[in-house]
Amino acid sequence: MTATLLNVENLSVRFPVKRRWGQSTWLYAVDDVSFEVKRGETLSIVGESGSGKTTAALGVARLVPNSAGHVVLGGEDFLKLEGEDLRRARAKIQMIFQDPYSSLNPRLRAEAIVREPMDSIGTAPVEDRPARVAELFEQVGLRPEQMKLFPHQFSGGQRQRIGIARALSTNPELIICDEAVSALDVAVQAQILNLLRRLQRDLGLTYLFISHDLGVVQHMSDHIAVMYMGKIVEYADRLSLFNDPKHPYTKALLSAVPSVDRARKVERMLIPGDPPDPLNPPKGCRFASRCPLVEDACRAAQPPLDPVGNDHRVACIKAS
Ligand SMILES: Nc1ncnc2c1ncn2[C@@H]1O[C@H](COP(=O)(O)OP(=O)(O)OP(=O)(O)O)[C@@H](O)[C@H]1O
Repeated sequence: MTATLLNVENLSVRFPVKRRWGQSTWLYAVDDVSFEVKRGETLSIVGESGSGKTTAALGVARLVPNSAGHVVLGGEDFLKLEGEDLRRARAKIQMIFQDPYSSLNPRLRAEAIVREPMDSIGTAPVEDRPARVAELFEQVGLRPEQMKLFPHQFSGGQRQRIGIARALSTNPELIICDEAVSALDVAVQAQILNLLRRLQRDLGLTYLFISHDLGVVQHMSDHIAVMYMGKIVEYADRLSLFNDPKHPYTKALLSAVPSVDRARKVERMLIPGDPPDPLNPPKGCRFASRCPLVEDACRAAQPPLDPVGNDHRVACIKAS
């Protein structure tokens, strides 16, 4: 059995928000979420816009304040580390961002962008860093002479390759890909996804893959967590999730993907209405107001994420 690399337990992330009349309150973008990622595998987090995917990723990478819970990587709780221990642990978790246009410093040459995490975290002796940068360029399919260029001299796909080389520079164990191909056109998406898979195989990387695109997720994942309003509503291995979804929200999400539709011959379901106000979430199931199967008990209490099979958990009292 594959060992767990990342164990996220009861992670919550909240943002302070101003209400009318100057009062402030908290918005729980991620609310008591737990999941694990096995070494060498990809866990994807999917869900509609605003479900909390990016905030969960930033919480795991410790890039947002006001997080609570545990992010245990290789036995250490990343959220509890300080000082030198934190700096050392930062090398193990790197992130690739959505927008290859805004995530690279336009004033730095590509080689400096790729080298920067090594300099700030202190991985690799100083004299070895230029050779390491050259090696990383080759690994991501860029030419050595491109090291001297600035970000605006690259295409979107090439920029994302620089972002990947930068993320690899500290020899991380976990890479968080936040909508890493969403800003690219379809042909370039496929190239970058293939590169990510090859690097995973060659370097034994573990990915936490954030995406709203189920076609991409189907291609990349070993396991999938479905988020709705800050909660995980279903977690399963890829085949179970796509072939035997249990949560009404997952079923609706899958039916909205044309390619998945064709394969599974399901009728397209529309999700009626909008999600509830995130500042005032309902007491019971958060999907209740939009669910075709809702009954009184759904509104009374939040359903726990219970096992429904091997490696398959669902938070729904009506799940079948
Ligand atoms: N800095 C912030 N301040 C206040 N609220 C925020 C902040 N960032 C996110 N939120 C809120 O947190 C919730 C989750 O947002 P998040 O961006 O994590 O969702 P998402 O699933 O990644 O959506 P998208 O795909 O659109 O990025 C949303 O209600 C959003 O409005």
